Amino acid sequence: MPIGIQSTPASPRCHALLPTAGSGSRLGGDLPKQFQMLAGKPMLSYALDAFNSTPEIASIWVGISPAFIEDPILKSLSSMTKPTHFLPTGGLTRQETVINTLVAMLQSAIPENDWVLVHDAARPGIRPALIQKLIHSVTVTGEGGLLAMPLADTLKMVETYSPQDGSSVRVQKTISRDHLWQAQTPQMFGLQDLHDAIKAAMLINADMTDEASAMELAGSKPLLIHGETRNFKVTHPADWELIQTILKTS
Ligand SMILES: Nc1ccn([C@@H]2O[C@H](COP(=O)(O)OP(=O)(O)OP(=O)(O)O)[C@@H](O)[C@H]2O)c(=O)n1
Ligand SMILES: C[C@](O)(CO)[C@H](O)COP(=O)(O)O
Repeated sequence: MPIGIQSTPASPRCHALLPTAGSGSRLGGDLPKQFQMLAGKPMLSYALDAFNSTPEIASIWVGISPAFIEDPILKSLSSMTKPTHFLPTGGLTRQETVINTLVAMLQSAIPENDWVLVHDAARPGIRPALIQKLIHSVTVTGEGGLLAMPLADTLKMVETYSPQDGSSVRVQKTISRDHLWQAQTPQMFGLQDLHDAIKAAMLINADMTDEASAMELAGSKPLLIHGETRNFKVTHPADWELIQTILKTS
């Protein structure tokens, strides 16, 4: 390169990763919940459409169970204008789906310092403005982060736990809710950093129910960015009714 001319490294881009290989057993139904029709389209379409409509997102990667990769339902999803990859990277757990999909992204030559936003297909209430708020906060600081909500209810630790018989559940103690937030998604981290953190956490069988927990184990302190109530995870039948009403009226 001639003296005096310096190449400027391209700024890291943002990519969405949607783990979409769950079975939806708590919701029930003939199909996994992400493929069931919710207010006129499959639940997965809402998250896909939100990322597709977010200008900062360069590409979308969807981790599907191998059993569903040829399913016509995937072809029926709304047309995407961004590069969107449906991959048979679904695993037995959410974190397996995430790590398999991260590996596929790295193998596809996505630069290792690009950002990845991992978002549950089971959170159809996500909106482009909220995705942009997370991207803005994370890129300004250069640190990874996630959407989350401060807890509003009083928390009880129970001394007996018998889900079949609620009457036998008693309070052991009340836990202060100060400093307690509920994690939502998207969760946004550097691609290679997140890959390495999840691999390391898996090696020690760490209890890891989200991406941030893997990054915390690796020594990071992810930023918390205020999410929205409507971005809850659709888990039980009552959640389905609630999100259906919200989506029909917004
Ligand atoms: N092996 C798995 C398990 C979950 N997920 C995804 O992770 C997100 C959050 O999972 P959750 O809804 O809690 O799990 P499900 O397995 O779908 O539901 P359940 O636990 O009720 O069976 C969902 O987008 C789900 O598809 C995944 O990609 N791979
Ligand atoms: C990632 C997550 O949505 C953050 O709240 C949540 O932990 C996923 O829960 P799961 O039931 O373990 O899939």
